[in-house]
Amino acid sequence: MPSLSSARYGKDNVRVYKVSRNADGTQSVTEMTVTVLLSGAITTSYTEADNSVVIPTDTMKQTTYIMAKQHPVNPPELFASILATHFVTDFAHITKAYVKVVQHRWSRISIDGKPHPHSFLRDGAETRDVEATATKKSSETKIAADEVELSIKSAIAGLLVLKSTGSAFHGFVQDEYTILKPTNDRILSTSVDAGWTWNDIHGLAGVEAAAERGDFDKAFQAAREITLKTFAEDASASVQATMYKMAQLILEAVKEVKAVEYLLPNKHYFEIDLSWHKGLKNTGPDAEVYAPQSDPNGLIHCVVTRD
Ligand SMILES: O=c1[nH]c(=O)c2[nH]c(=O)[nH]c2[nH]1
Repeated sequence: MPSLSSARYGKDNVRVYKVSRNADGTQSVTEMTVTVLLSGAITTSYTEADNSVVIPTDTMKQTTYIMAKQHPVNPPELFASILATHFVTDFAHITKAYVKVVQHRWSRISIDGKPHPHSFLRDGAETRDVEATATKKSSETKIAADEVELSIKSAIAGLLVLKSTGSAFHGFVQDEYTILKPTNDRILSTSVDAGWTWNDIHGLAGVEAAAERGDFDKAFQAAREITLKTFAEDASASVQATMYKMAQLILEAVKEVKAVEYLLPNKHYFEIDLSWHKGLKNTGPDAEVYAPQSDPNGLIHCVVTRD
């Protein structure tokens, strides 16, 4: 007999924009894309066509809009926790709610050196991401918001960086399939995905307190600054070695997180031999014109945790 071994469902790509009209006449904006996935006592909706346990995914979208209207959307860790907690507290049969918030950049435009009160630009594809999972221990019960276990992961995604020197790669395994030449000087480029997992938080009140202290925003700034500074300043021996340094520094700087994860594509730039044209020198120390590669790319991953 086959059986349903895992099931969750929800709404993906819910796009939400919220403006806040500040007392000083300026406006601030937040744009995000939200995912909601629910699990719990929903098996019969799959196995017996029983829709009595199905909260429509349309309702999840409407709930997202209403929560965005009634609650702060910043920091995204708080909004994701509010939304996830709602689903496990309002519905007895929902035991786990996963909410992902992807916050898109809208940076204030400066005109003649002055920040404009209500105009913004998309200065990069980088996003600030949060995944919040709200869990209650037993199913089929209604519980209060302060009984919900919240696990939160924050991240920077799609931060595209390049350094034109200061990166080497040598000493690697050589076998009969190896053509790659060791190098002391190469281009290093990657699109940074960096995530940090917070210590588990018991109840929404804990998330609210952390938000109030500015913990989430401070961690994001620290992770971004550490990533950029280490990328720029490290005499890189490899993507692996550089990303490990970044992760260690974030763990040192942000005491409330228990793990840091990096996923870095190695975006290759190939030298081009142009000697066929009048003996032009364009390799090794003479390399100036390169061919950026869109694929394939290296893909390097690590998770670093505290002892
Ligand atoms: O930093 C690197 N790590 C690798 O594992 C690797 N493999 C490769 O071909 N180039 C690189 N660069």
